[in-house]
Amino acid sequence: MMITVDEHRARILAAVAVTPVETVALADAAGRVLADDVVSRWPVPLFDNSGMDGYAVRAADAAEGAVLRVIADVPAGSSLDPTIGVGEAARIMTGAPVPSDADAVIPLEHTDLGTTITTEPPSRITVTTAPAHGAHIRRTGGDSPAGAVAVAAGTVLGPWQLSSIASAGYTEIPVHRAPRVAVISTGSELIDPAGTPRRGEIPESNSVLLAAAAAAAGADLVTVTTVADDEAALSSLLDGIDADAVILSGGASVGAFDVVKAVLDRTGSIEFGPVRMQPGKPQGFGADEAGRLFFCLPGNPVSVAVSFETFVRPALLAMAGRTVIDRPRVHRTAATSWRCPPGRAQFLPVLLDETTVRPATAGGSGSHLVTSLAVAQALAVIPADTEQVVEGDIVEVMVLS
Ligand SMILES: Nc1nc2c(c(=O)[nH]1)N[C@H]1C(S)=C(S)[C@@H](COP(=O)(O)OP(=O)(O)OC[C@H]3O[C@@H](n4cnc5c(N)ncnc54)[C@H](O)[C@@H]3O)O[C@H]1N2
Ligand code: MOO
Repeated sequence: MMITVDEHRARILAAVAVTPVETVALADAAGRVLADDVVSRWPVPLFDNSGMDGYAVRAADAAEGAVLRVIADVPAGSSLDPTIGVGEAARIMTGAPVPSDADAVIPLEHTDLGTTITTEPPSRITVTTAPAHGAHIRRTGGDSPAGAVAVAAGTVLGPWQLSSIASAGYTEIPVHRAPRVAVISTGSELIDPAGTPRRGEIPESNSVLLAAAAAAAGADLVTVTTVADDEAALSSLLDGIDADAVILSGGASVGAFDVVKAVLDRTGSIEFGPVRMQPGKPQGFGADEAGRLFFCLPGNPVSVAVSFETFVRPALLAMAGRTVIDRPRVHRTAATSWRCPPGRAQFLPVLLDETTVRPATAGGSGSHLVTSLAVAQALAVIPADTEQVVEGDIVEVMVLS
């Protein structure tokens, strides 16, 4: 029985378990999902510090025209806390701790000496613009207090979040482990792309696509390999794989040599059956007794690309602890008309501009049209009950980058 794309996807997502937590260095944490709240070890900023290169003063002494004696120099990193008496100032650099006696910073530009800077501070300055009370002092905890959640559990860590975590006082953090993924292309017709194909042979491209796509989705690739249409060879290869997910391509349909189906059908919960989509109709999915998830994708290259986007990528992201698992979708006006397969949702490689969408190649959504992948920017997603897209129709598009 044909099931819908949504039904197959729901079955997959129901089987996904989030990976265990491991502690990693910040340098290795980009793209991972934070497993616990990161609580700041201190207030941010840590101490009252200057927001400008200038002079720390008592605001009451620093009226326009006042002459102040410069009695200290406080560069960033200095632990000095010079006493500032009446009529006195300390030269201070951006980020340096503001002396306890000061209640304002005058930027260099607001003094008679301007931004001309010397190694030694000047002995005196004349104020040309009076500072407001508290001017240019970045207060202790003004960004967040000690003990505040700097980055919440569940956050996908990018460069900005990692910098916040470092500021909160950590070099290592708990994150969900990257899903360990094996990619296996099956087919006796497959040869190394650099080889010379004999009649019937073709260059193997699916493992290249799947490995790059899985890595881009944050997976850790444990195996990327090709195996002939040989049940014993595939079985022994699978026996040796320690992975959270195994992505196979080819041999999923009804052909005489469809070894993936022959080896895996009804192993654990793995089931094969057609899904109402084009390309990508023959699909197999399930878990074996060891808990490994098997994605058995049809061998045609465009079917592999579409199946990965529709089923595998969301599953890998969910495994890694992500909650946003889908590509963004936009709507565009069809710039031309095209036919759709009856009774199957169509996933068509397309080109986009600001307002319109058109098929990436003249060939439409044929699952063997591998060159359409090279130019496609997105996949148009046309519902199963649509027989034809007519120029001017509004079309839903899954954006790939
Ligand atoms: N009688 C039927 N025949 C087919 C049906 C069907 O329902 N009844 N479904 C068709 C559909 S739809 C698809 S899709 C394919 C899927 O077949 P398989 O998953 O068994 O895939 P293969 O036959 O192994 O390969 C299909 C095609 O793709 C090429 N291929 C395979 N692996 C690679 C690779 N790693 N790199 C590059 N190209 C690859 C392979 O040479 C074939 O041309 O079945 C239809 N048939
Ligand atoms: O479903 Mo197949 O992937 O159309 O060629």
